[in-house]
Amino acid sequence: MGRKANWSEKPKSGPGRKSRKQPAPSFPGMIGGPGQGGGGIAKHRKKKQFGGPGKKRNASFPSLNDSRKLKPGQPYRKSNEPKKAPKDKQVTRSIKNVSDSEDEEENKIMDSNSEGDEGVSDNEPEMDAGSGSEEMDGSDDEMMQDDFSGSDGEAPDSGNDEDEQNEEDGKGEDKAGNEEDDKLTKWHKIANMNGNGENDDTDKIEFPDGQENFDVQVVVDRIKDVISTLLDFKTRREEGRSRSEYISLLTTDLCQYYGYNEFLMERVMQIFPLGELQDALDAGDAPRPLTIRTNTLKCRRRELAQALISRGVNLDPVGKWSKVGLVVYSSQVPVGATPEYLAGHYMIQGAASFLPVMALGPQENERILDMCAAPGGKSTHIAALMKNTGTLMANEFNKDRAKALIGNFHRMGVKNSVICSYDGRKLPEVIKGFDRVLLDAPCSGTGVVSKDSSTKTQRDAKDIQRTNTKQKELIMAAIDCLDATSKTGGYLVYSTCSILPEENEEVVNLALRKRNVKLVPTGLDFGTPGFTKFQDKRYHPTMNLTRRFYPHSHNMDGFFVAKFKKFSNSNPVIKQVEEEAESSGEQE
Ligand SMILES: C[S@@+](CC[C@H](N)C(=O)[O-])C[C@H]1O[C@@H](n2cnc3c(N)ncnc32)[C@H](O)[C@@H]1O
Repeated sequence: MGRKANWSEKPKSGPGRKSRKQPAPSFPGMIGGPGQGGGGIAKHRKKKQFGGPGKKRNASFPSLNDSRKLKPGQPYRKSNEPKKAPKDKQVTRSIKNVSDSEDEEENKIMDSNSEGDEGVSDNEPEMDAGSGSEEMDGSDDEMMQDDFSGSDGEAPDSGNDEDEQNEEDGKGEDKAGNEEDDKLTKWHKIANMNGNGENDDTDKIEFPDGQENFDVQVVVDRIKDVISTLLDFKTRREEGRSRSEYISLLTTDLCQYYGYNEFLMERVMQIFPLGELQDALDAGDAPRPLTIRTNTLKCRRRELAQALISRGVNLDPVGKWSKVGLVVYSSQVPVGATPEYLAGHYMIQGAASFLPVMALGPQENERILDMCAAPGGKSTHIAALMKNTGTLMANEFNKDRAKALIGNFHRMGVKNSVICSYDGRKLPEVIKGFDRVLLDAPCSGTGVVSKDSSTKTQRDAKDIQRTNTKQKELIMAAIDCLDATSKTGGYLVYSTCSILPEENEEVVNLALRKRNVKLVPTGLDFGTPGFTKFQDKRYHPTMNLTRRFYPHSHNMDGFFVAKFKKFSNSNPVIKQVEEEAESSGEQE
């Protein structure tokens, strides 16, 4: 350590911004690097993070830096002692940690119901693949207001005046929610105690009248005060002020401070409980740890770690949950341009991208379809788990991005594949009968705002609706490509790097209603259950088998993974249409 990495050498640029083969590496501690939006406010956030030096009142908020030193998958909330920045001498430990036995096991692919393995790939959300976004008029696409009941996996209700009434009645929130809120309220109260154990925070919240100049510190303090008030509304509210007034003030302040548009901030506020909100927003902005996946078609993780360590890369195994991942803490060489990289010994990809392939559990000699494959992080991982046997069909609609796919397949030594460029929605008309299908769908990228901060301002309701429609069309096609009678599979994994229920649970829910599929466990050891309830929507109770991943909880990109088993090749929608046609024919 001590010497700085040389980042002047840029990785080769691909055919376009979105089809870059690999993003410029960014290290866990590299604050303010590319992709870090927010300008002056962002700088202020880094300097005066709520947990940073300054006012005593702010000292209770966890510092972002804590999470950056954790390995992906490791929840920082559970650790009071964040991992120390690795020193050079820890490198010896790193090599020991990358044990032979792990390497021996790494190609053992678990069976689909007990899966577990590595993963891969670049996580660019890529909403539209230059598809022209043609809207299909298929009946499958209608927006469903599903009416399943379910109790767990519920997203927090947004506070409103109705909630206020419920609070007073002692109703309206589940027990777990109350316990969590109690804990948080206590936490906030403790944070506001002065040295004598007295409550220090008696400031009245100034509601802005629109005339004052913008002052970051004022906004920071007010965010904290409003959250504290909302968490203990009965005692802290100003008389005559409603909960919705506070929420609206908080929304405006958070938008200003974190650089989101109102639409997306409101969504984020609906997804995370109030006491978790700032952690979620802070962690969402911070770059995630740089992780790489060993390409087991070409080398073992231990050998790779050894080779990189000898080049001055300070690394560790990514965690017990993966046999092929390495987390890079620092490097004296550009990780995207080492001889090992160029020889295809590893892929640079976010840890969250390992998960969908782990859930898919590819087997040797199967027929597997990756419906939206470029730039190929997950596809090359699938090929590695198949040990280059069977057939992998890697499809990518955007021809420019397909070039990056071809490049990565060559570099990584993938030989069992066919690369094609269809609109995934039309694939069932071309080819079917796959044992497994991965649909890593184009999405809003709301789980990866640290990589592209423009997401925070550019997504709106229309945009999400359009993406949602396309995702629903793609998932129906993905299921139609699967063979329910496959001896080894019949599985579909649907994933996105979005945290929005519209792109996740809602899409999965429609598939459950319109096709002969059921949800099965993903086999992933961590992650929080998908929502069975969100706002006024109710999703299928088995939605709790899906998994959500968040930067602040799991130290990886925001991600969603669902795994389906197809149990019949008959298509209920087509069958229904045929039956209706038949019965109307009989009547005539
Ligand atoms: C999230 S990215 C996939 C990332 C990839 N799985 C990986 O791990 O490297 C989604 C991809 O879907 C592609 N895409 C968008 N619409 C498509 C469609 N109708 N058919 C097939 N691919 C599409 C986009 O061009 C983009 O490359």
